[in-house]
Amino acid sequence: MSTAIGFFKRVLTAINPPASQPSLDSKPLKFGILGAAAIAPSALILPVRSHPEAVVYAVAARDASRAAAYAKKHGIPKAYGGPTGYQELLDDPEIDVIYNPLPNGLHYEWTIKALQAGKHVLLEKPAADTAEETRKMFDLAEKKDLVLLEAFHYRFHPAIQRVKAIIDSGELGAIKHISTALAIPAGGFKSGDIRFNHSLGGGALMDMGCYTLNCIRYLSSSEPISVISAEHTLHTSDVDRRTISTFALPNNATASLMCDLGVPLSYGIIPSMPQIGATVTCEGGVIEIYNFVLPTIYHSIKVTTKLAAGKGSTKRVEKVYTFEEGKMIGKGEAWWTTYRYQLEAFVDRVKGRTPQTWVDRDDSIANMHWIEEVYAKVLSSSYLPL
Ligand SMILES: NC(=O)C1=CN([C@@H]2O[C@H](COP(=O)(O)OP(=O)(O)OC[C@H]3O[C@@H](n4cnc5c(N)ncnc54)[C@H](OP(=O)(O)O)[C@@H]3O)[C@@H](O)[C@H]2O)C=CC1
Ligand SMILES: O=C1OC[C@@H](O)[C@H](O)[C@H]1O
Repeated sequence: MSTAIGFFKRVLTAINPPASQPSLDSKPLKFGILGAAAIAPSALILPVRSHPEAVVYAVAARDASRAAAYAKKHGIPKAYGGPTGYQELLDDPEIDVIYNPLPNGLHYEWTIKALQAGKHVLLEKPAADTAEETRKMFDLAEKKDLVLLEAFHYRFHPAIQRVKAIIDSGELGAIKHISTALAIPAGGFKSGDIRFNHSLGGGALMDMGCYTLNCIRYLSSSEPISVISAEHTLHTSDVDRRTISTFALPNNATASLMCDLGVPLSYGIIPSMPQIGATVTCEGGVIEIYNFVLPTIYHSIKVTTKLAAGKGSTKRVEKVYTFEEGKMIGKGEAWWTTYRYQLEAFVDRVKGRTPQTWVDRDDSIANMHWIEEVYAKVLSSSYLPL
């Protein structure tokens, strides 16, 4: 559905989804949220409304009145607050799943505590500060037979899956280069934002670069061989506002990423257009997706296929809001956001069903590994021998 009416219908339903009746056959999972986080309404609270097997049961915040106000605003029955609020949430026997949208630097500590308390965890991206921390979290989840998922929500949407299916079909031939970008104009985040705080795991590569890197690894179905180059534009001496990096991929292919938490305004007044795309150049053509991160609002998939020498090329544009539109199999509605698709998969997994897609432990560990490698490359490139 790609018309203007389709756009309004999709977006309005996405922000005001129809409420589902709780399932009578399967006990709904009770979610608890760690922190009165800005992202939780989009990533969990709204998606839960239309899922018959999920409810948001409790929230915890460091400040009791903040927890209570957040709970009231979002219709959450229980609020935990104060210095012991997070642990009280984890200890609540009613709760099945913890959603962890704390600042990146706290992901590891509180995911380990949640798993120790016997809860499944839906963990915000990036998984942790390091690959080693990520490995430890997944080891514990496996040991305790609990579900742990790094919330790379875009992977659950049919749009990016369609892009991968076209690449994998061989229609465009072998991949030569993948470029991914996520950049927003200056002013999107205030200077006190968690993203600009090194001790909380901030930085453009951690926040946005984790998607661009994940997208390269996903679309290429491979791990990079090496980081060829990496460069930061710093926000402060220990936080990258922007990172660009290039990679060697198997089969002589290459990749590049760019992420930026605040592209400066041109002439001090003109904001840049957000960059939220991926382009895959193959031997026989090019596939470009615009807006792989929030495709429900709008996205386009442009496929250009080279014809025989001297005969030009053919072009087509696809919009894939449902698996059906993408000639794939899976549940969903055009208005389902990436987060709603993700919730479907998460609940399926906890309930012992096979999810349509999954982001597994090796994927999360490898993504953190390459984030670390990019940071290391910047450090080693800045070394100037005397
Ligand atoms: N999937 C997605 O699309 C998105 C994911 N994210 C991810 O979600 C996470 C949270 O992002 P966002 O919601 O924007 O973050 P917020 O700035 O809203 O912070 C989240 C919570 O962190 C808690 N917190 C705990 N300790 C600290 C501290 N020392 N300083 C500041 N906050 C603290 C606060 O909890 P309290 O209420 O207890 O004070 C706050 O509510 C990040 O990991 C981010 O990468 C973010 C945006 C989009
Ligand atoms: O989806 C997103 O877009 C904006 C980012 O800063 C955020 O953390 C990310 O998850």
